Amino acid sequence: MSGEAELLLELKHRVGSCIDEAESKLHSLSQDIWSCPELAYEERKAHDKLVKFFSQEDGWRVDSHFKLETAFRASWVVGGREQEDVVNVGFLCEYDALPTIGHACGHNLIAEVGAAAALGLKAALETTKGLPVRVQVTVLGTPAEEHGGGKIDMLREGAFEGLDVVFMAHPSKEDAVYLPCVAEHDVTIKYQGKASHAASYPWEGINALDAAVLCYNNMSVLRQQMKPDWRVHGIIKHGGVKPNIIPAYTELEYYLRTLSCKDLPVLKKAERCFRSAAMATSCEVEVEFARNTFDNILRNTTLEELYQRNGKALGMDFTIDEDVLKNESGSTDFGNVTFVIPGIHPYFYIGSKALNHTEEYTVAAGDARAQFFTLRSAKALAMTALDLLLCPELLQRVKQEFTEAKRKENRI
Ligand SMILES: NCCCC[C@H](NC(=O)CCN)C(=O)O
Repeated sequence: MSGEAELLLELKHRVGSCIDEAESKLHSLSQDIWSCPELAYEERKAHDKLVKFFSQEDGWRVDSHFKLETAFRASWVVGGREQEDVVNVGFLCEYDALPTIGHACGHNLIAEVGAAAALGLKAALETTKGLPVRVQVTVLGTPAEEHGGGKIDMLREGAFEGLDVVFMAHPSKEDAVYLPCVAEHDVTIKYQGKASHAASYPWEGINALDAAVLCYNNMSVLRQQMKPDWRVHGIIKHGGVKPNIIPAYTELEYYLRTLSCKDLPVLKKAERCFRSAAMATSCEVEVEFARNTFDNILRNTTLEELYQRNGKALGMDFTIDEDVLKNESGSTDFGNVTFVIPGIHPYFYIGSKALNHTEEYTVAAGDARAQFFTLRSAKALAMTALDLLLCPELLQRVKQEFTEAKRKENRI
């Protein structure tokens, strides 16, 4: 084995042992976040926990409330000479929860993975003499993945500037280096009608619930004309207050998803469904498109292969089930990040076959059994970062692939 290969192996061991040593404080971090679920943009306690966590670690510069109230940044620099360009490696922490069912997507574990990987990488790098490059390890706390898209806000604010590569990992029911993450746009539809006694003077009323029901049915009819990989799904958030009051106000929320943003003109068709329901019922309608559009994930197979190799060495069992690998796994604001900086968003098993966004998954995300798998994923991410830092040609390859993929998507 060459000297370089030996050093890399030794540093990977150091990543593993540092993360194992920090096991108990990392577990407390994700438990604290899990036991106090907070919604998008309101993750104040999680923000404070993570800021305190990094402030108590040696050497990190911590910026609380970084660009968004509940976002943060922690960074640490090592090696090379002051004036040299820095290779800046980012790990992302998510920590928002879902309404009523808490951490049913396991974002408490995403926060733990980001923190653990950053600690592991730092521990390995600080023992290394003569690093070929100056390195910055950056942790970004990115709020509001489940609603709104905090990473998109942060990209707009320049929070990702200077990063060369970004890593995060998402809990799931299996290990997978990539699952199709699609583009998404959200819409809120509000119908205004007129209340009246539903039995005494129904002719005086304008029924906003009828508009909502027609809207829902129009969208179901539209589904027949959609491509098989498109997804539209909605809920009625307000449907009236009492059967004997003709509903004066109703509200729906729809998520519209397509493989990439190119197909999002489905929005125009959907808008006709929303507006025609208002016309048929004489209601007023307001159609509010969300501020942010979630992009699909731009893949980087160089990063994926490195992560997979490290994951396998740690005992991960990556799924080969084609149904799983081809099936959509929803959307993420990390997609937008991958069009600006090369990155990966692998999925990791947490010791349960429960499905994300269910109460069973909330239980699994808070279970101590998830810890081994969560820390294993963090190790694989930090080891992948080490591969790039010790072999600058690999980082070059990652960047080249990124540029080519963007060109193919006409995004340059
Ligand atoms: N509509 C706001 C975004 C919802 C994002 C959510 N994300 C996940 O489930 C993470 C796994 N990709 C979703 O896809 O519904």
